Amino acid sequence: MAVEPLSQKEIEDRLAELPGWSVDGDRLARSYRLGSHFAATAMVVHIAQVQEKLDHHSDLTLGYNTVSLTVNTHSVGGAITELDFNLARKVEELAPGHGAR
Ligand SMILES: C[C@H](O)[C@H](O)[C@H]1CNC2=NC(N)=NC(=O)C2=N1
Repeated sequence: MAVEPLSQKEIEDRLAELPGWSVDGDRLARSYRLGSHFAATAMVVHIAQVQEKLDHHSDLTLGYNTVSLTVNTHSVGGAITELDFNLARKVEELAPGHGAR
């Protein structure tokens, strides 16, 4: 099935299940704070592994003790799709293991 842009309502319903995530312009976004720069770096590597597996990639920013992601789906002109929420859910699953808040 071809991936489709989600409606506003579909986005809001999905965001309700993902505390900490929001829409920033046309992108799904979240920032995490970690215990150290090294912990943040390890989380970036872990996210990169997930992204390669999903073949779906965020703009991923490493700060001193922060990791920030924004993502949309290029193949539908930069709209938010289920692929973006799939990535967000996977990142939420791995975040606690890195002590990310
Ligand atoms: C060829 C490859 O499958 C595509 O370029 C993938 C790779 N990663 C991607 N990532 C994101 N965020 N959107 C895409 O449309 C996308 N497409």
